[in-house]
Amino acid sequence: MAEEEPIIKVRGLVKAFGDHVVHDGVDLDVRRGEIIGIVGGSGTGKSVLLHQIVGLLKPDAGRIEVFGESVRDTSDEEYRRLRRRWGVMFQDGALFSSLTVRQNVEAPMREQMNLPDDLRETLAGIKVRMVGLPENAHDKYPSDLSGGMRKRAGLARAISLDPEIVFLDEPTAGLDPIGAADFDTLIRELQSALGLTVFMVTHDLDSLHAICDRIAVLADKKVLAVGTMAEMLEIDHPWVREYFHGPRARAAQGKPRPDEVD
Ligand SMILES: Nc1ncnc2c1ncn2[C@@H]1O[C@H](COP(=O)(O)OP(=O)(O)OP(=O)(O)O)[C@@H](O)[C@H]1O
Repeated sequence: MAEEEPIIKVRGLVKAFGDHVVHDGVDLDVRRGEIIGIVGGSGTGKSVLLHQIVGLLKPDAGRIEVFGESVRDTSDEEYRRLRRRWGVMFQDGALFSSLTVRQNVEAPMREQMNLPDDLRETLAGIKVRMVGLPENAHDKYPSDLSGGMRKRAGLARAISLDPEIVFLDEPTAGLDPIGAADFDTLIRELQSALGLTVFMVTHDLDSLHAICDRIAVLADKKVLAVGTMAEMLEIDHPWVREYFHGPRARAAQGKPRPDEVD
């Protein structure tokens, strides 16, 4: 059987800021329904790659297709249609501080859908419940929430339009290990329940072990390798070796995956 077209296809991506070249020939395929973790040293351009894929930054050269369509060479109307099919959770949650959690989740719906107020509120409430936030959090402002709850609110907003792809920029950064593990479990559960594809920039080795189907390594301005954790352990490259074989990696290897826990 022919292999399914990748849901995200990046070819020959080049991106520089002034004379600082961040990407020089990045290629990447993301498969529908997978959780792919994007790793790499600090400043290797993981967030810049995410921002280019979702059309917030313009590449200098190369091509990016999502759902088989170019993100760049397209009309505003077509880009808006594409954008409705993915959700993004930025590094700090990027919630509107003047809106409550539910209003934050309603914001993309207001922008993109023409719904009666009560239906929109009900739908937003469902999303907030789906990410495990308690009833009393719905009408709170972001500043009244813990870091973990803010992340959940950011995730609720990312899924507000029933996307096919969710982009997560360091979702577990800043969480304590238990909070991070809970968040990993939530991502896996939502991915499986909603059939999502998850593109996740992360530094978190526990997340890579626990929930990622494949890992892509950014190094030397390119995607150096893509594969399973077992495949990463075989790669002979200084950064990859240090990252995947270091003491933190050994600690992460000993932990069970969420689907292995009763
Ligand atoms: N708008 C911008 N203008 C100039 N330089 C930028 C801009 N955005 C990113 N950069 C630079 O591009 C490089 C890659 O940034 P990026 O944030 O993608 O790294 P990263 O791999 O996500 O790093 P980290 O793991 O530290 O978050 C960095 O050197 C950063 O300073």
